[in-house]
Amino acid sequence: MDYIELKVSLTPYSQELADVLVAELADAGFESFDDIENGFNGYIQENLFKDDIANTVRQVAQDFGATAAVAHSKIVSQNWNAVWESNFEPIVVDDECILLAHFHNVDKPYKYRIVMEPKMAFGTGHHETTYLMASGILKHNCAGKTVLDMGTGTGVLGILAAMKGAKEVDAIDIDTWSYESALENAAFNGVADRTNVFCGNAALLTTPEKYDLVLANINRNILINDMPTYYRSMKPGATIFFSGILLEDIPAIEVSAAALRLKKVGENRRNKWAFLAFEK
Ligand SMILES: C[S@@+](CC[C@H](N)C(=O)[O-])C[C@H]1O[C@@H](n2cnc3c(N)ncnc32)[C@H](O)[C@@H]1O
Repeated sequence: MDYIELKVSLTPYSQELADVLVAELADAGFESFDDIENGFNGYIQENLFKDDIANTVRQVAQDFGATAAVAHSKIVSQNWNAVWESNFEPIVVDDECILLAHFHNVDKPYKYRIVMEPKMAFGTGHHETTYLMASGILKHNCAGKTVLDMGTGTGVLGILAAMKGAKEVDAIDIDTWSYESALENAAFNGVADRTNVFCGNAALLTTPEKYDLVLANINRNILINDMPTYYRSMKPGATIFFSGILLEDIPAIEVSAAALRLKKVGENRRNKWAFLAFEK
């Protein structure tokens, strides 16, 4: 799947305006954001991109007494490796787990060491949400559990759950590059025997009450839309972790979860990103 990168530069720059624009773009379906000098880059699936978003960005900036320079370009799948490699830094989660690429040299031993092969372009904007999800998994008892990793990306969260003793992990991603990446990474990290990787979306969740733990780090709109399907796939008493949520979108996720009678059992925050945990 191809993505559009929207580059937004603000004059004068203000964090408050950048935060408002990021929230606006997340509502419009943008999945991730990278900070750049005086602005940010946003990433959206090409089929969801609408040209007129640039006018919305300019108008919001004008309302703040600022000017926004907006440009967009297509990121073709073949270029993703190079972009990903140039951005990606190792992530150490709670001093217990390190997520790194094969080209990083880190000698320090960690309890969980996950080596990822770069296949995704827009990894850096996800570092906070990946971190929050990994931190939640580290605190959770995964032993003997059946786990769903929805929007698996590189496969990192499912791999960590498997390393922590999960009996079986179903890892699903809508994007074919992510699917291939998750397959490779599960094998490379020695958990392929417990991991089933699928390319698709929530429509693949046809078995009710299958999972003890659901991991869903995607974005607000998809999480809200697909939450009833995730819910059906959870066993009674199962746990669901959400991220990919901006702080201001916490109430919207909570309302959708409450409508399903999911009980909130955890929350964590990192910069502008949130992690929420619920039980069925
Ligand atoms: C924020 S990334 C998360 C990657 C990884 N789980 C992590 O935590 O680092 C979101 C992933 O969800 C995938 N995705 C987007 N829409 C989806 C959908 N409707 N169903 C399944 N996966 C989806 C994207 O392709 C992307 O790989």
